[in-house]
Amino acid sequence: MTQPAEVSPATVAASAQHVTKTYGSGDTTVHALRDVSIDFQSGQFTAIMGPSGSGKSTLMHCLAGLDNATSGTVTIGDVELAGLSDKEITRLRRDRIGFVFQAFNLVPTLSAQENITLPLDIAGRELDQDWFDAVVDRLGLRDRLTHRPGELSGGQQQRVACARALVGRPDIIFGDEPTGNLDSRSSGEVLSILRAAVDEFGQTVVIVTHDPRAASYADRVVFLADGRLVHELTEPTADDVFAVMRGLGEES
Ligand SMILES: Nc1ncnc2c1ncn2[C@@H]1O[C@H](COP(=O)(O)OP(=O)(O)OP(=O)(O)O)[C@@H](O)[C@H]1O
Repeated sequence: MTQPAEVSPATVAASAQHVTKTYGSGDTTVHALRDVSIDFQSGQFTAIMGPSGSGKSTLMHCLAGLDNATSGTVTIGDVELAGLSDKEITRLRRDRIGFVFQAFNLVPTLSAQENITLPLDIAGRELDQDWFDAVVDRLGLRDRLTHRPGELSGGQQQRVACARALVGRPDIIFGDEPTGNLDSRSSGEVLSILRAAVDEFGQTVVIVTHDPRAASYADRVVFLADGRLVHELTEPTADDVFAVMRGLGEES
């Protein structure tokens, strides 16, 4: 018998529920995250903002399985991280998560092409050549593939890092200040690429940033203060973001 058609709810790519993270103990305890609950929908671009020390990196690291929450639940897709062994977490990070860091983290002795395919090579996964070509052409890297990172500009290196994150078609791409080391033109290029990854490739992107202009590329901006989620904007302008940040006591 056929089931009645259901409107499927938007898929959640990553979720934190009642997550706390404390460092140290006794007098030196730091409450980096205090009961944070948030879902990241598939196919959305989210920016996490907040004053220095508000818990942004801690939240991203807990979501990406780079750090363990003290309590609460973190899921990537339908997988709860707490139940996984170190080996399973490593595999999940490798297969389902893409990373773009502030310090591009490319291997200096490998060409751009080798850097892009490295995670697939390590995982023993086959390269989808059509997808590789689509990503490389969209990111304007075709004529740079044989170059080593040292022969590329900062913006080009970060585009290689974006291609590396995209080529495995992860469930979610995390960016930790991905434009932190770039001038405004290169920042704009990288943010346009992350935007296109969502709009054209259906990816899910979550970045931590201090820059209201970078955050304005996102569909949604969430604000942390003192380890708590305190505010949220959808489709904001840089001015909207700036106003909230000023209210939280951070001059950008
Ligand atoms: N390994 C650690 N040991 C002890 N305290 C830590 C550790 N990592 C982070 N913290 C503390 O947890 C709090 C949140 O840090 P976190 O790095 O997440 O903030 P952030 O919002 O990303 O800051 P920033 O914008 O300056 O990078 C801070 O008070 C920080 O000092």
